[in-house]
Amino acid sequence: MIRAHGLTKRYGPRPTKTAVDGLDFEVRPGAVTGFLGPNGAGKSTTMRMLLGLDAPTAGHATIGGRSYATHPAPLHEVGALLEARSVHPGRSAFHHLTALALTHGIPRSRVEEVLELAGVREVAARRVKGFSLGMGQRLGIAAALLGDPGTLILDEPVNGLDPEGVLWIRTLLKSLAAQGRTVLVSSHLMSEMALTAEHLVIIGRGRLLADTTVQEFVRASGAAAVKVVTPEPTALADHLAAPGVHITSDTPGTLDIHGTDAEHIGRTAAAHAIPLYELTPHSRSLEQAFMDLTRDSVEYQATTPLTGAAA
Ligand SMILES: Nc1ncnc2c1ncn2[C@@H]1O[C@H](COP(=O)(O)OP(=O)(O)OP(=O)(O)O)[C@@H](O)[C@H]1O
Repeated sequence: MIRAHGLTKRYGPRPTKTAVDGLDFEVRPGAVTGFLGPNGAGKSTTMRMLLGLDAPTAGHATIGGRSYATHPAPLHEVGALLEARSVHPGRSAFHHLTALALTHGIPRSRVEEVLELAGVREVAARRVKGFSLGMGQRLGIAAALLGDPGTLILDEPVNGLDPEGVLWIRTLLKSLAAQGRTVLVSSHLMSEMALTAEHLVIIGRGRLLADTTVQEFVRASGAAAVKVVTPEPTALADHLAAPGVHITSDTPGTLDIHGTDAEHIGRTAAAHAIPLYELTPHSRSLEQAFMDLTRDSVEYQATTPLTGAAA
């Protein structure tokens, strides 16, 4: 369990910049918790304070009931991946992990295990300076897993990963949480977190904006609209009519259905032998809901349109 109590960080002499502003939240074991917010929201600063790398101006944070610094064997308790890489560029991945393992009393066999787990076994002998961003991320995750920790704190682990890497990390994080670990993972991508996390902590300008389940966020955002293309739109709409179900149509033969899910629509259509040419849940509005929630706290906004630059 991770706990933040009134966690606050101000930078600079004067004027001071409040990066994190009185944050209170808990991260429970057994589920992936997504830590979301726009650029500059304070995610990295918060994670650094959880890990004792930045001293809070006010408030405090605990992991497993005590501050990170007071854990006798932190690598066995907490695995972390932060944005800044702290790997000696001349070392190979294998040497980096072995050095880390030896200084923490971790057997060499565990190095082999995490190299395999993170998909970097093939490149283990290569110097880290030749690594792509994605390979660097995988190595960072391998290092985080080295001590088989009960808590993982990962800052933007998806950064630089290709689609296969993104799928790999999604599966890995879910399985680590399913083993009963506490997993906190930051991202600025709502769509990715919706697929990976069960719980969300959303911040903007250092303040807590939402602390909720993904299911509740999806429900509240009205993201459950489903697009249906059918030659019998009227009949389908009649069969689906129920309190809370709202159906609109912009194009003949196409329905946008709110208030029920694709499974129910598919079953209803099948039960009445209504052909469906398309059945697509919309997820765009989820990103939109996140943007709506964080709009007032976006720090870096484009001031000029990005289109038409080639004219
Ligand atoms: N060492 C520092 N000195 C001064 N200001 C800082 C420092 N570190 C961070 N900040 C400021 O604190 C705010 C929060 O930054 P932080 O990196 O924690 O946000 P973030 O949510 O992780 O952003 P991103 O998604 O862009 O990584 C930003 O305005 C940033 O400019």
